[in-house]
Amino acid sequence: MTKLTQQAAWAQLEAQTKQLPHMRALFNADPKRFDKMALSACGLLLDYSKNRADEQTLNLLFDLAKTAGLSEKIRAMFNGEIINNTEKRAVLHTALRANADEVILVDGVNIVPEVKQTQAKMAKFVQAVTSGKWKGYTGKAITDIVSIGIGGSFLGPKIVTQALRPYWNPALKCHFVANVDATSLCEKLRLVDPETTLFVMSSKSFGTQETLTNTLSAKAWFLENGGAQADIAKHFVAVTSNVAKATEFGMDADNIFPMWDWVGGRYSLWSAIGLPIALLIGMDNFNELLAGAKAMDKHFVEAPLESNMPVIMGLFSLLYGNFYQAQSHVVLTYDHYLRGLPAYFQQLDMESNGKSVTLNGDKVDHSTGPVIWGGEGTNGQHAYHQLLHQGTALIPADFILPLQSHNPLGEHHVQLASNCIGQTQALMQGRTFDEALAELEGSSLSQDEKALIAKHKVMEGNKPSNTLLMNKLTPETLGALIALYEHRTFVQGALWDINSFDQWGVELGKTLGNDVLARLQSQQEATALDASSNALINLYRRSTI
Ligand SMILES: O=P(O)(O)OC[C@H]1O[C@H](O)[C@H](O)[C@@H](O)[C@@H]1O
Repeated sequence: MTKLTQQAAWAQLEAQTKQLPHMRALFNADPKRFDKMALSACGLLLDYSKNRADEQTLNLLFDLAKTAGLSEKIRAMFNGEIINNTEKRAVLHTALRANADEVILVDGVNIVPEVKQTQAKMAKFVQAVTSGKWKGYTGKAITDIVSIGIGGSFLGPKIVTQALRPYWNPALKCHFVANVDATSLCEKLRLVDPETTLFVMSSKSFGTQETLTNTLSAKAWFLENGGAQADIAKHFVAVTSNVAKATEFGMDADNIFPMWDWVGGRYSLWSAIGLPIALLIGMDNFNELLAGAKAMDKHFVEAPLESNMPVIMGLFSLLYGNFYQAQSHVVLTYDHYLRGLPAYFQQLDMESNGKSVTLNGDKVDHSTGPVIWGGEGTNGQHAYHQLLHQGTALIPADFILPLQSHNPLGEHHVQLASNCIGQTQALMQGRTFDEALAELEGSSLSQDEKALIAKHKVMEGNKPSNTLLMNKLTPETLGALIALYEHRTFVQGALWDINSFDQWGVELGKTLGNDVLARLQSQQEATALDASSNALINLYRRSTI
């Protein structure tokens, strides 16, 4: 297959992007631009008209996708082909959202029945805990969940639970512990009572240092505060693909919820890793979350590239990274419940597409995944939006806004919406020197002063953004939204021909961390490493600078 950068569409895009008019002009020239560049699917509306693109740009991007075999690559993922070539694994988080009658084969075995069995086990467990049938060691019902996990075994459940706060069972609270810093665990343990607390330990590998250490300390706390060894099974459950290791660790076999190596950590909230979500919002709502994601899967597989939401979003991100040297992408959620989503998309995208060799190991000759960051609107408008408007870097933005609030109160929501839409408008149109000068008309400043201030007020505009609307934030719309970003990440990785599903950089950090741990705990001075690492280790060993 021809390299991406050697495709005809690549060279044409390079030329075309240089002569594309300012977005203001594009809007002025075509009053129907929104109608042509907005799309609805799965309860979401994507307005992509405020992007640096005309019809020709879009056609070239779709050409690029076709020549890169995007549709075939999408099918390969859904069919369970071994697309994670370095770990020799299928990539089937989509199977977690499958209908019971679907057949998805891994090594010749249909995996859907296993998925459904685990969901049935989750449903039974959720019912037992939330009905009060599941009792702690003194006969009381569970009131608090402490979820212990890190990376993909943490952020998905945390962010989704936070986003779906209006759907919580009022009798339950959930606390998330990820960091190996004991402060994280200790602060949470101060809030809970061992008699009524259930620990959910989530680790796909059952080998992650932070999670094992936190679980051992939680277990010790439980035993020191009234619980006995025989009570452990009433208070500790595990989610893992390494059932043998969990059993060896002392987890009761009935309390282990399986997952599989064909689910990547950062794609795993749909599996039993989502148990804390299901406990808080109930299994029916958890199923709605899956249904929303399933609807987006169907759209991604079936819609033509030209009206395919994840494809369009992925292509725009590629456009800005590869043709406008954009190095970051900001996600701005205009909903307090969605305040954690930028961090979730950051993990999803940066761990997936932070790669620099193609599938066959060649160094890429173009940029790959950008830095993903963001926060909740309107807060950022009073801080970092300054750089979006007037900084030198081009930072494409996604604005996410539910049209109805879960907390309608006076004019709050209409003000929130006005800020969201106003920001997209300001980024797109900017402010010319003449407009800035006209705004200063009538002030007491001299002409020279006016001209100076006007120069500082100029905003180039032409800053791209997508706006995503939904009627209301529900489990279903959230499921569709998260699956949209999963597939958007896939589209970029597929076009760049990189493996979006391994994470060797993260693995190296783990290995070196273990080596340093041994040196920190050693009686001997560290001398074998570089001068900086030796010195830092020795200072830590002495416990003083
Ligand atoms: O679920 P675990 O096996 O404990 O792994 C937790 C996390 O560990 C690593 O850092 C991986 O890079 C993540 O993708 C993973 O989610």
